Amino acid sequence: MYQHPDFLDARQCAAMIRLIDANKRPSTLLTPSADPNFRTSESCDMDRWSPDVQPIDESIAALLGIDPAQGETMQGQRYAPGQQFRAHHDYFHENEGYWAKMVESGGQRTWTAMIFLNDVEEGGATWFPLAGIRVRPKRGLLLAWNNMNPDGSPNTNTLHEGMPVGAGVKYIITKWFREGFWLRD
Ligand SMILES: O=C(O)CCC(=O)C(=O)O
Ligand SMILES: [Fe+2]
Repeated sequence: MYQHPDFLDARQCAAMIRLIDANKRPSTLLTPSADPNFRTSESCDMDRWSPDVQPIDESIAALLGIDPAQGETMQGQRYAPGQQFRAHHDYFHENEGYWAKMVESGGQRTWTAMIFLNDVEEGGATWFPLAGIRVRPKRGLLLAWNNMNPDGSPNTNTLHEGMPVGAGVKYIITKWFREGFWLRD
C-alpha cells in the first residue's frame, strides 16, 4: 500500500466535496449483503469530462502509470457519523453473477486509488485488518494499492474497511482501474 500526502490541494478537495454534496445518493453493492449496515454511505459518479474532475482523474492515472481509459468512473463518497463500509475486497469475485458483465467492461480490477478530501474529527479510518495498516483521514492524502498478486490472482490481504465515522463527515474519492479498457470507442 502506497501513500502520497497532499496529492490534492485544499481548493481541489473543496471542489470535489461540492460535487459530492450536489450529487450524492445511497451507496450500492454489487452483491446484496445480509447485513443491512454493510455499506451505509452515500456515493456519486464524478463526471470524468468535467473541468474540475478531468485533471485529477488524469493525474491519478499518471501517478500509477496506467492508461486513463482503464479507469472506471471515479466515485465520490460521503460518510455521516455512524456510516461505514464494512470489510471487503475491491476485486471482483469471478464466481458471482455480475462477473460476465465485468468481463465486458474491462475485466478484473487491478489498482485502487482513494483520496481523503478532508480531516475527520473522529473515526473514519481506512483499515486493512490482514495487512495490519490503519490510515486516518487527512485532507489530500492519496492511498493506492494493487488488488492483484504478481501472478494476477486476487490478493486476499487487500481486505479493507471504511471504519465508522464518530464525529464530523468524511469525504473521499475512489478510483478503480481495470486490467483492460473501461472506456472504448
Ligand atoms: O471509506 C474508506 O475508507 C474505504 C472506501 C473503500 O473501500 C472503497 O471505496 O472501495
Ligand atoms: Fe474498497
